[in-house]
This record gives sequence, C-alpha cells and structure tokens, in this order.
Amino acid sequence: MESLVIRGSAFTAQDEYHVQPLNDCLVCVDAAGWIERVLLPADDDYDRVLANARQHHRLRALAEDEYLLPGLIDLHVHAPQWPQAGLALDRPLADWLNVYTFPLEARFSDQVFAGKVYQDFVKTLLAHGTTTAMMFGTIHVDANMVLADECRRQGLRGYVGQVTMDNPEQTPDYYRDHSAEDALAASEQFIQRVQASPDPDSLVTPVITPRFVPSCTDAALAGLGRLAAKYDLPIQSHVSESNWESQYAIDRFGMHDAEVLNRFGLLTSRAVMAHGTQLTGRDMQLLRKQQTAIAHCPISNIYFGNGVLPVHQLLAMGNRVGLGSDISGGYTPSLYHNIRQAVKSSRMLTDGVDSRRPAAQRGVADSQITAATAFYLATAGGAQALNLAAGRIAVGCRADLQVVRAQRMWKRMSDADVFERLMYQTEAADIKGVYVNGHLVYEN
Ligand SMILES: Nc1nc2[nH]cnc2c(=O)[nH]1
Repeated sequence: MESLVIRGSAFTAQDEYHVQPLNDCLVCVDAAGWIERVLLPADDDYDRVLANARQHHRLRALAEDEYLLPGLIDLHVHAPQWPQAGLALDRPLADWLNVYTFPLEARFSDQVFAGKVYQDFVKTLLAHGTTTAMMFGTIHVDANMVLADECRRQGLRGYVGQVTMDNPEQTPDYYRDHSAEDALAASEQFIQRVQASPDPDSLVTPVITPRFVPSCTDAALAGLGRLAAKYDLPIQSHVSESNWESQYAIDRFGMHDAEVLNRFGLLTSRAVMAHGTQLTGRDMQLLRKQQTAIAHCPISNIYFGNGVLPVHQLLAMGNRVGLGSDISGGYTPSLYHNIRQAVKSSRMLTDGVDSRRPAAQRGVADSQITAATAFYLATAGGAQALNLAAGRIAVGCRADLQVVRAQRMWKRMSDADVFERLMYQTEAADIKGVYVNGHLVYEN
C-alpha cells in the first residue's frame, strides 16, 4: 500500500534531449520512500488508487498551476563558502582562494560557527528544489560531522567530503593538513564516524575529497586513491578548471591533471570531477573510459573557467555529465539559474563572441544545448553520475520530488511551453514543497 500519492501534472527527463510530460498523473510512493507506480488517467487502476488515497488521507492534489518535478541534484558545491557567495568573483582563482576562501574555510575549526552556516545552507538548498548535493566540507572532521548531521536532520541527501590539502607550496600555514598521514587519518576518521551514525533513510555518504591536484602531495593523492578503493566510496575533486590549474599539473607532473588523478586511482565510476573547461579530447576519452562524471558549473566557469565546457559534444561521446552550482565560485545556490546559464553559455560557444571574426570562424559549431538537456543534467544526469536511483519520476526511483508553481498561466500553453517557462522563470518563491525519500522536508 502506498504511503503517499501525489496527483498532478509532471515533467521528467526521458533522455539527454527529451522531456516527458505526465499529465494529471498519480505518483505513488511506498513506505520506504520509493516511487512504486506512476499512473496516467487511462490506466485501469487510476480511479481506484485515487479514491483509496483520498479515503486514507494520503493524497496531495496539486493546484492547476502547480507541477511536479524531480528534485534537483547539485553535483558540486562548497558548503563552507556559503557566507561568501557573491563576493570577490573578479579575482583570479588562485587569488580568490588565498585572499577570500582559505581564511573563511579556516573558521570552521569553530563548530558553533559551522553549525550556524550549515543549518542555513542546507535549508537554502532545499528551498531551491535541491534534494541531493555533493559537497566539499573543510579539513575539520568535527565541522564536517556537523554538516552530515544537518543533512540528516533536515532531510537533504548529502554526499559530504572531508577536504584534503596538505601541499605546503600551495596552501597557507593556517589552513592545511599537517602531513599526508594526518590528512589520511582525518579522512578515515570522518568515513568511520559517518558510517557509524544512525541513518535510517541512508541520507549521508562520505566522499573522498582531494581539493585539487595543486593542493595535495603525491603521498596524499596515493593514499586517498587507496581509501576510496578500501571503502568503495565516491570521489570528488576539481579537474582542468582553469588555465592556471591545468598548467600547474603539466609543470609538476609533465601530464594533465586528469591523467594525474587517474594515476592515483582517483578517476573511477564513482568519481565526480568539477569544471573540466580545459580538458583535451584525450582527457575526455579517459574520463569516459573510467565512467567518471563531470560536474558542469556554468556560472562559476564564467569567472574562473577560461572557457566553456562543450556539454553537447561530451554527451554525444557518451561522457557522464551533471550540473553544479559551485557555491561560491558560482554566486547562487539555484540550479534553475545554472540550467539557464548552461543553455546561454552553450549558445555563446556555438556562435563565438568576437564579432570582428567572420561568423563561420567565431565559435564551435553545434555546441548549443536546450533547456531539456540542461534539465537532464540537473536531474537524471546527476543521478547517473552518483549511481543513484533518483532524478526521474519513474518506478524504482527514490521519491525525491519538488512541487513548483508556474508563473502567469493566463493563456493555454502547450506542455513544451510550460516546461520552458518553468526552466526560465522558477525562483525559490515558486517552490512550494520538496520531498526526499517521500518525506515532505520543505514547505513554502
Ligand atoms: N571553484 C573552485 N575551484 C577550486 N579549486 C580549488 N579549490 C577550489 C574552490 O574552492 N572553488
């Protein structure tokens, strides 16, 4: 017997390029939080299930201007950077890290401060329709436990990483793991504490998190590769984010950072690498071979990326791609804003931006993506990257869902028009309810 039935019209990604509208459907959620049936009005059981849910007060009937969508999956976000979202984005990456980001992250040695920030941050993600987030924490085990606990308390599906950064040449004295051994011990301690904490809904997963190649010694990278294999855990890092970062790996290792990460066992089918704007064709093939996903962070990439990720080409090659807000390289926690930017950046990549060149030589042909593809990245693509049964309104997926109110529905619109309106105009105020594992975790 279902414990919740949601009646209304819905949209879900059918594949990388198409959206499936589900008009006036019933989404039936079982007691364990899985979608067990999706019924359309023409289905035999529809009237019986509807009447039954009504009778047992298990029905949520959406208003005419409300739509059901899968919860969004943020594949790359730095939780401790929430207090500086929207600051200092004119600085180059290395400068932004040293002057703004490292001093802020160092403050998370204070658990009270961590508690304040993480409570607000988790609430804010849910309020923007994000139901799963893959997050960097800091180097502090206790503060990362505060973040893990906050995810469980508020009902966010959280992938939480104990950050490793032990290279004295690229990290400041006041914010660094003292040695590779210390860093690995802290990571293992965090893994064991998360895994020992009660978590009936399996909401929190620890993540192996080398910050990026420059901030880690060889010993730390090698040890993290071993820990990921020992505990069979997801991995997150940055890859080829900027010209500077790419060149750094070439200077230190004589190879690209994707190859470095692979050499240390850090490119696996459970790994998610952020940005990738400077990946070469060979790097992309390596990621595809390893089934390592890329977290596309289109807003952040404008500031730090020195280029646009060719999403269309990556999907056509069979690479796994999802979407990330990259708070605070990106200024907003809204994946809706990132969906829009993903489409806009892809169009600029196609057309090029220097109008002094002949039109045919300005851009990279056939790079544009549609809102349907950007929505795929933020839902089903993210779920695939995490090997998670979620991100779609379909039988066998977790009931991670959001109810969104569409704006200005004064004229009859096709399903395609309604979908596009939702992608381009949804703001946090329009998100009326959010479910994770079938539990209502946010209501507006
Ligand atoms: N965007 C971004 N890139 C990084 N590279 C290393 N650390 C960071 C970070 O915090 N944000």
